[in-house]
Amino acid sequence: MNISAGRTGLFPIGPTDPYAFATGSTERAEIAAALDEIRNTDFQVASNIAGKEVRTGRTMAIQAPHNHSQKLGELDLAGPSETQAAIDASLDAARWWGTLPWEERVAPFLKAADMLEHGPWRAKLNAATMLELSKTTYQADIDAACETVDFIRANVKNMLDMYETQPGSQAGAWNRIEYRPLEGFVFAVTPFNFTCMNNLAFGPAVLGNTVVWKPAESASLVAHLSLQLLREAGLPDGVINVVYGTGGDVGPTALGNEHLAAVHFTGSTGTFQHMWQEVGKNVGTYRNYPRVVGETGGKDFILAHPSADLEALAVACIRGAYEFQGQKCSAASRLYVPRSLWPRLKDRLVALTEQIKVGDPTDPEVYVGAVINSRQHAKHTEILARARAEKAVVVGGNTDDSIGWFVDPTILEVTDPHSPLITEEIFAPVLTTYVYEDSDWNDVLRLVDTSTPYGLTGAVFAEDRRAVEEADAALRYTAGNFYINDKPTGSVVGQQPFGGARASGTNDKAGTVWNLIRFASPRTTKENHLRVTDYRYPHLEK
Ligand SMILES: NC(=O)c1ccc[n+]([C@@H]2O[C@H](COP(=O)([O-])OP(=O)(O)OC[C@H]3O[C@@H](n4cnc5c(N)ncnc54)[C@H](O)[C@@H]3O)[C@@H](O)[C@H]2O)c1
Ligand SMILES: N[C@@H](CCC=O)C(=O)O
Repeated sequence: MNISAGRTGLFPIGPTDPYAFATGSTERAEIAAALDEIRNTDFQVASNIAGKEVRTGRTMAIQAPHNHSQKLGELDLAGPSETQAAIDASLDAARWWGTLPWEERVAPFLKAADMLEHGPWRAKLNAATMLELSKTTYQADIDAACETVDFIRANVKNMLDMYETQPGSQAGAWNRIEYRPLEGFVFAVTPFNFTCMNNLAFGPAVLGNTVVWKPAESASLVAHLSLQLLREAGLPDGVINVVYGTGGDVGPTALGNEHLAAVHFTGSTGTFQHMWQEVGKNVGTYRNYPRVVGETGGKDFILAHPSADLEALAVACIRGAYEFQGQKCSAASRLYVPRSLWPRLKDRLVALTEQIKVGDPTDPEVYVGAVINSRQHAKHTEILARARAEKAVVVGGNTDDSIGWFVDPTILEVTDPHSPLITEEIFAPVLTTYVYEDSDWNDVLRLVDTSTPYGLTGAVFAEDRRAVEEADAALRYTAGNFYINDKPTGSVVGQQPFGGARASGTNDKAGTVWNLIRFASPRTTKENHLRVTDYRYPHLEK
């Protein structure tokens, strides 16, 4: 039983520092070599069920978004019968994985974290992330290496903290709580934009759950390598079973299975709502009520007060909106600026945007790579055509798909604060501005709060403390991650627990004990130490 397991104190739990990748550094040379290795490998990625590769022969190309003629390999697509096999493998492994002493379960995870932080795996997973997701070296290192490592170690620490949380006991009895894994399998569904979303499968498994993991098709190579790392570190077969396939091919079988214990999802709001509806329709057929945990979309804001530091504000807009092509759920995508600041801020944003190099992110000079696939690119192209027609473009506004799926870093300005350009998630390097009258500060607070359905991240820029306080109070539910004088992106595991409410998710905060507990089914045991021999209440006792 996992009770009051105590702490090991043996592993570091602070955030992992990203490398600087300075010219001439060892890490720069290692990443160059790893990029070559990945480019020269023809990856044949297939579902992994009970430790065995399973193929259907239905394939799609794995492409580099910034150079779509560059094939990294092929992805074999699973369907309903492979999904069923993955469920069966998970249920088989559940019989023994969750009963192992916790030390045995966490050992492969902690080993994988060390192998990733300190060994050749760091350059390898970073390079795959750069090529498959089109991230710059720095963005890839923060995501694939640092966050994956930090999530793994945080899960272990959080699990031990949870085990230590025990009920009180009075003399005569001993009460205890066992944090059982859920009964059944966890269905982990991950988006394309972060390699470290492997945490959605890893976290529940640390706790003793077994998992069917469905990664996004556009992030299949990084998922494949994440699992390979864990298997090399000793993860037994069957604990995490990966099925690559479309949502339509995999989702209904998993969501319709009576042993579904939890959905652990990150992705768009629409997909999550659909999955929740499916779970709702099937209620009554499940053995347990499935836990539904999901982090979803955002329309994240930067709100500038007239007292804002203009240069800090401009840099936050650029980094918040353009890093990784704006494809972070936390990306700054709506900006509210007072009229008194806008002319100077606009000039600065235009100047900075024009300096930005767009292209192949393996070139160290490049700041903005390509968006993930042709479908997203077509959507962005249509949105920007509309913006051009509405004369909303301040800078940028074009797209090009001749070599890669590129979208210009773009600043838009709208006069209607309810325009879809400033209320709907775009997921591209596009920041839409609304200029308010300085005297309308209170109105703009209400507007920021009410004009989108989301509640993920947001930032206020103000030097005036009263304004900070007013924004803090008025926007209490507008962001699950609220920033003061900082960009709304770049949360660090264990430092800024991440997640939002409203249409942005269930706000269970990835990397915390609050998330982990959703994948535990506590059992209370009372053990009586005294013999009770009389049924009567004390006032009737002779
Ligand atoms: N809040 C957060 O923490 C967070 C983090 C990262 C990304 N996101 C959000 O993710 C989105 C971008 O990712 P995406 O484009 O990969 O999202 P998406 O919703 O298109 O896909 C997410 C995953 O769901 C799968 N899926 C789709 N339909 C399904 C179905 N019927 N059954 C089962 N699985 C199904 C997809 O194949 C993919 O694996 C953005 O909206 C972004 O804001 C949120
Ligand atoms: N943790 C990341 C967001 C993940 C969503 O895509 C950030 O805070 O920028």
